[in-house]
Amino acid sequence: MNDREHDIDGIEQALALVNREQPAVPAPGTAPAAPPAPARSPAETVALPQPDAPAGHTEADPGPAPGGHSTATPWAEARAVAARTGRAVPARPRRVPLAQALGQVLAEPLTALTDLPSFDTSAMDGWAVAGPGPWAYRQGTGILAGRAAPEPLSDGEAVRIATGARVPADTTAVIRSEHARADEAKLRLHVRREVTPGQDIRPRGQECRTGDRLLPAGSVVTPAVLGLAAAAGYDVLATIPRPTVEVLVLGDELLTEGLPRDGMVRDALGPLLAPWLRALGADVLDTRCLGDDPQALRKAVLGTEADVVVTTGGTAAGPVDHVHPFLATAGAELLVDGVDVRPGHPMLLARLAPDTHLVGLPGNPLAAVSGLLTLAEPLLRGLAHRPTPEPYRAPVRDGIPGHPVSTRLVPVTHRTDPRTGAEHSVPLHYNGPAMLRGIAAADGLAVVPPGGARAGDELEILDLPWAEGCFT
Ligand SMILES: Nc1nc2c(c(=O)[nH]1)N[C@H]1C(S)=C(S)[C@@H](COP(=O)(O)OP(=O)(O)OC[C@H]3O[C@@H](n4cnc5c(N)ncnc54)[C@H](O)[C@@H]3O)O[C@H]1N2
Ligand code: MOO
Repeated sequence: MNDREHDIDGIEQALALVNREQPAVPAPGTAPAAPPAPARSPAETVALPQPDAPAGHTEADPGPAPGGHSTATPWAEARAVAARTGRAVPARPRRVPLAQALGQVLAEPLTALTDLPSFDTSAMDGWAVAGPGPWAYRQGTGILAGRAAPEPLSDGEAVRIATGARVPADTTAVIRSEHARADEAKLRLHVRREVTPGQDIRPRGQECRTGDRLLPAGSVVTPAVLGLAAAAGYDVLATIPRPTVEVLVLGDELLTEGLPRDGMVRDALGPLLAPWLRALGADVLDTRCLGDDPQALRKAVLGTEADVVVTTGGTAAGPVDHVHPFLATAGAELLVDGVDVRPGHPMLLARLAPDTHLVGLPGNPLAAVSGLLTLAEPLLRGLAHRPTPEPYRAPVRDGIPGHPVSTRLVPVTHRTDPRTGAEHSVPLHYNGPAMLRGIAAADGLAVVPPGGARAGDELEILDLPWAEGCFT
């Protein structure tokens, strides 16, 4: 098998129908020690057992609520609460030089400070002419870009002109150099084709007039917006700064390098969260691993300078799950305490101070991703006062089993139906709460309603931010 075939097979392994019967969940401790063998054929892949249910309870059995609380917030409501919470924090707009505005959000509409173009401009290198030809011209370089107003043209006159130069008053057209023939001896200009009045002139104000609204408040400053702002006369922009985030990774069992050993596992969330949060529009101040030390957690959260603290792990009710007890003693207001979503149901959102919030992500890695998209993304969007994007929906190729009462988030990849050419989403295998293999091959997460979806159903898709964002 060559490398390319091997790659395709690797992706196909992650791709699988998830509408097959769910496998029996092995009792704790009886799960096969060896991972599924690599490089199987797609047909074999479909038949693979699906190691995608959290140990201890199945998708059909929601299990006990973490921390003993029973009132989980419905998924859509949790997202709305997070967005509202962010928007309720007053924005702190400031004026920054263009070079510092990238990735921030416009606090005011971008209004043209000038006409664009601000003068009638030649769109081509060639000749500015007045009236019908042939035309008389004078020797010389003619009119160059960046020069002050040239002399008006008289009828029957032509002058050489460069792209971007001001067109003289009374010019009727610009003729591209390759469409004209200059008789050097007689200083006469002849045209090789018909001349249309106004051709190759960009009239003043063609793109906008002074005062025109170019972009609404809330637009993200992209490289293209920086260019437009500069063209429209801006040196500084009023922007809402990117919210700041500090990531606190909890768990004594986590290793930051090397192979898992002695019951310890590699920290998968430290490396994942900072770039993901940046792609969601945050500035990540720091990522720290705190172990399972309640004092360290307390000190770090109460001492944070970030707008948002994101914790991972410790959200459930285990002996070293310190997040709930800490929030209770810190007098934090729990805005969302558990969400009706699989994976990720123990996620939480708390207000620590009027302008400081904490998002508690569950420790299981895909559950943490679920919390990131359910709570952190709308909270950061609200804090940055970015508009809510239109939900994006796509048909799913395969049926997806649902949870009886909770929403499921299932990694999917976008594919083109080879028969019809239509786009559809294909649910990925390895979508269990502790797994990242599916999401690493995914283009998005399908929002599967309670009860599940049938093949062809249109589901909301949460896009992964790398398609639209930068990682810096
Ligand atoms: N009695 C109950 N136990 C659990 C419930 C429940 O409802 N009742 N919910 C389960 C679910 S669902 C989840 S999700 C987890 C959430 O637990 P925590 O947020 O407290 O997370 P931990 O216990 O610290 O870790 C869970 C799991 O994830 C691994 N982990 C943690 N951090 C990382 C990391 N940075 N990188 C990689 N893996 C990580 C950790 O080793 C555990 O295996 O609770 C269930 N329990
Ligand atoms: O199912 Mo938990 O919610 O593993 O995330």
